[in-house]
Order: sequence, then structure tokens, then C-alpha cells
Amino acid sequence: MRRKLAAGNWKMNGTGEALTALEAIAGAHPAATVDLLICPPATLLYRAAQAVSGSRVRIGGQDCHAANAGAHTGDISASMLADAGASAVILGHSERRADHGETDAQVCDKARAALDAGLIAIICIGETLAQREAGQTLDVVCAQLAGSVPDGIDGSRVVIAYEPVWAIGTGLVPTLEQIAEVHDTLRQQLIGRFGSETAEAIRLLYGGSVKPGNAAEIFAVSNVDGALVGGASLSAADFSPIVTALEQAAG
Ligand SMILES: O=C(CO)COP(=O)(O)O
Repeated sequence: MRRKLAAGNWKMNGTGEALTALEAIAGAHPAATVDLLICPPATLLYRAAQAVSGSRVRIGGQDCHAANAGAHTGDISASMLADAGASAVILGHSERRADHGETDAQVCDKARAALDAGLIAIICIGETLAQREAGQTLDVVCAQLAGSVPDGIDGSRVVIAYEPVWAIGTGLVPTLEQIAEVHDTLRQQLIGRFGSETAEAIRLLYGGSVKPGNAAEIFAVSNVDGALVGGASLSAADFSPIVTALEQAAG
């Protein structure tokens, strides 16, 4: 059985005082029955990992370089994330694809580096509004999935986050039928490529305007194994009810 995962992406938010929110999130779920992950900015990784040590919360990065070390000013390797206390890394988020021109091939190389460093790779895919309106959603996400996920993976260490670009930070959410259609399609694609055993171990997260008010209905959708939460992961008041909804969905 796949263990459900509630993951928070803090994006470029948070300085030292944000550790208080992190401690509140960890303190609210001392015996969580789902996996909990918060991905703060890189500057907070080490302190965040110290702050949640002994709790159920794990810490992740938001990007890594495909190389292990070298002349790449400003970049951070997967092994450096691990060294700072991260156990996972978000890769190919639509903001990185848009802001930094990241391609599927680059995301795939980063994912391989992350897995080699012992991290869980959370690979993000999702269509733009124009692509959805043109009826291209399934073609787009299947192409991103095919191009961004490396071969020869251990399914339990790979997470796919379906994040429609138009749902991120907008308050807009796809219908439950639209989420189910994409997640079911992704699962079938993964089964076709990797076989059932590996594919059934891969967790599929939904991301995009997940809030306390809509989490429970999203978590009831087939093949939704949790959420990648942006804005609502910045405070325990918002993130904690989402975690509780996921625990209830896990049964
Ligand atoms: O991009 C997201 C998580 O990676 C989603 O962000 P919001 O939850 O703020 O819409």
C-alpha cells in the first residue's frame, strides 16, 4: 500500500521566524499516520531539519542540480540537500519550468541525481490553462511524465505531483472528475512503462489551491495519494486540517 503524503512547498517564502510555523506543524501531528514533508527555501533547510528532528515531519528541497559537484555558481546538488538534512526534493515545478526554462530532459537528469543521493524525487507536471482549453491536458501531462521520470526507478522513492498551472495560487481547482481523469491516466501510463509493482508504489499528489475547505473531497478521488500544498503550507492553522483530512482518507 502506498503511504499517503502531505507535502508543503514554501517556495521563496520564509526566513528564520518561519521555523515557528514549522515547529507548530510538527507539534500538531506527533503521531501522524501519513507522511509529512515541508520544503522550505534552501537557506532554511539545515535549521528546519534541526527544528523538526524527532518529529514526524521530514524536510525537502525545492530543486537540485543534475551534477554532484562542480563549477555551477548558485546551484545546489542533491547530495548537498541530503547533507543539510533533506530527505526529498521537488523537481520540475511549473515555476521553475517557467522562470528557468527547465525542460523534461533536465528534470529527468535532476531526478536521477536526487535518487542517486538517496532522496525522494517529487516530479511536478501539469498543463497551462491554454492547453486545458485546447483539449491537450492528457497529451501534455503524459509527455511530461514520459520525459521527466528516469528509467529503472524504485517506485517507492518517486512521487509525481499533478499541478495544473492555472490552479496554482489562483483559488481555482479542477473538478474532481478532471483530477480523477488525469490521475487515473498517469497511473495507467506508469503501469505501461514500469509494470504494476513499480507503478503502484509511486505516489500521485494533487497540487494547486489545496485548502482546508477542499482537501477532503480531493483526497477521496481515485489515485490521489496526497497533496503538494503551496500557500496553505505556510501556517499550521491551514496545513494541519489538510493533514487531518488526509489521515481520515487513509482510514
Ligand atoms: O505550487 C503549488 C505547490 O507546489 C501549489 O501552490 P498553492 O497551493 O499556493 O496553489
